[in-house]
Amino acid sequence: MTAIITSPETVQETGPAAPAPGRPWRGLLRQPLGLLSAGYLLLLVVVAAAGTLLTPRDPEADDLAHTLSGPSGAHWLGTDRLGRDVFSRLMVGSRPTLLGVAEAVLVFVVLGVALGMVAGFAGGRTDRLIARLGDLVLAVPGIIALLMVLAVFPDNNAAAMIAFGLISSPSLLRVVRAVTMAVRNELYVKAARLSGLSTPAILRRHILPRLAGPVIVQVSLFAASAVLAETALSFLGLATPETQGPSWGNMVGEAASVISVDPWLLVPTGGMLVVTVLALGLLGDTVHDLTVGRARGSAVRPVRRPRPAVRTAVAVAAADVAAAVADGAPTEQGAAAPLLSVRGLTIAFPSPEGEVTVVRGVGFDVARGECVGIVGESGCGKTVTARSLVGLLPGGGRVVAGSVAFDGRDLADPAGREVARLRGSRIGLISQEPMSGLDPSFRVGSQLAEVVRRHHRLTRRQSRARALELLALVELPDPASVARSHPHELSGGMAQRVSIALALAGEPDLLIADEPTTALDVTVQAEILNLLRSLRVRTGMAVVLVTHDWGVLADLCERAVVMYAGEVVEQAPVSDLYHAPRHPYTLALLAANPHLAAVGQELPAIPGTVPPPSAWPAGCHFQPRCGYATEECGAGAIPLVTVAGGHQARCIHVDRLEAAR
Ligand SMILES: Nc1ncnc2c1ncn2[C@@H]1O[C@H](COP(=O)(O)OP(=O)(O)OP(=O)(O)O)[C@@H](O)[C@H]1O
Repeated sequence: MTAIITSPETVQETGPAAPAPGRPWRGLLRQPLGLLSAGYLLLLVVVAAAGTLLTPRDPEADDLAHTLSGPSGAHWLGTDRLGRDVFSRLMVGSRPTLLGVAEAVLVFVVLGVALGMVAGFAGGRTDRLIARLGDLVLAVPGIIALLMVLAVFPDNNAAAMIAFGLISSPSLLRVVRAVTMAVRNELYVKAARLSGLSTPAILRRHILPRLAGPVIVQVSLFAASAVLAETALSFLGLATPETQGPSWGNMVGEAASVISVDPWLLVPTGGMLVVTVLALGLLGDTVHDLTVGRARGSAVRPVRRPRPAVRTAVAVAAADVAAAVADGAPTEQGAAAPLLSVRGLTIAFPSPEGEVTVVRGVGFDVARGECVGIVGESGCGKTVTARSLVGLLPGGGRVVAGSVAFDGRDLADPAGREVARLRGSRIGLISQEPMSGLDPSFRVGSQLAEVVRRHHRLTRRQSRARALELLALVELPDPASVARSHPHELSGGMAQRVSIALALAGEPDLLIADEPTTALDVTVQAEILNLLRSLRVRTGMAVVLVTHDWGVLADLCERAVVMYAGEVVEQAPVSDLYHAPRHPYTLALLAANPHLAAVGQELPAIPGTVPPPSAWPAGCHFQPRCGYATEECGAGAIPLVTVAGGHQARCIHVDRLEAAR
């Protein structure tokens, strides 16, 4: 019976270390200095945009009777050497200054973010080329570059500030590149690729949001330096000369020229600059604190689980269906030709000593609707075999020989185009770490809807509805509430259900499940196994299940492939393996299986360990650990032979094993 166990209590949940989502701007409310800075900068923008609309006096009106008058009721910040109102001029002067800063920031952000993302995501030669170009630009002395630009475009503030943005952009590029590289290697990004999301969609959905914090920090720091650069150029009379109207730079220049007569004039003009630069710096600090705080705060966080579950009709139906599978009832398409046919699969990884073969000559079939388990000790090649089926070999691994035919298509073609087309749609993958496949920045519903939209040309509304259906299909008790949750708000079992829903979004014919219950506690394991079993029957999909747990194997699979040190050593219907193993390794694994041991019985561990691929013995790979081994076992390669209908073993002592039973 499928029992959905949830409780209304609040639990301590360990979430991903990545920045958790939420509304960072809410945090700003708790940071008075940051709030004040943001308010000041906003006010400045409004004042700059309003021009003379808000000024108390005409900023260009001379009053030669009141020059350099100092603060008064009529002129709050005093007057300049022509008797013009300093306060009004500062207000109007903010426009060219902020405009120049905006131009510089725009160029800085567009170049820095775009090139940084391309470099970080593409890697390799593209990355090296962009990084070198960035280094080259940074090596150019900024002031010389600006003087050259102003020599070509005299008095042109815009040209100078655009050039300033350009020569400063490599510093942002470096930050963006580093963040992109880190996020690119997150498992949820790999999972997004697996689920069929295109590169632009991954960049937009998963990378860009993670860049927001670092980019805002960099922009606020850069904007502060752009304010100073704009002011310095105007002060030197190289950009925004006084003839073009007041700017903070030319006002500072004017105040400096009369410093001996009226030192006060430098106070409001210089003060404005100091306050603005300070506000930008404080805002950057606040954003930094908020983003870092969110990353820390997400690690352990009390969350409330959704409301208590009710036993659904689906759960009951699942139990009925599970019983049908356990009885060996054929699935709808069970008698058809194999859906997946693997032959002579050989996989190698690069190493300093050359390529090392880690999986050799693996072959098995999976019928439509069938569940085939791959079992064996750690390091035998189960995961590598499973991942090669979806073209996701890690660390430069490649299929060096053999074929993988899926519904008549060759998935082992070196370009990997076919497998990329089918991945996420006709072939789904779920992994041991459910949390790692989910982007911490987005709500579950939106991640799911995005993948749905990718596979079925649906509108946003339709894909959201389908996402809820999928969450219901994986028997989450309150799909709407789960859809609204962020991944860190889910328990491990719920997260695994969500990742199964993601894998099901493309309605796959084949699901590759790589130890899907390893990271879960025992009761949740049972729930997920029940779910997988009922889903198989409801959807008719086949499953390749990687496991080292014989209990899981017996629970879910009809057939099993036993792997040892990169080779298939035995494959048979699960019940045959249990009752009549034909390879000493299978026998030893079963004997060491705690599920089959009597209480108090000492488990007979297999002596020794699985040899690494570089130290595979000649002949039978298991012979150094085998109680049946003879000299002949090391003489040459041992073939996999059929020992009974549908039962194959790679052992020359099959008869001795049979006699010993
Ligand atoms: N990225 C890699 N680079 C080099 N060798 C690798 C890499 N990944 C796996 N291997 C090697 O391939 C062999 C098979 O590893 P694999 O992860 O498939 O074993 P497994 O049976 O799935 O073990 P586990 O149950 O621990 O996941 C191992 O010897 C391992 O060292």
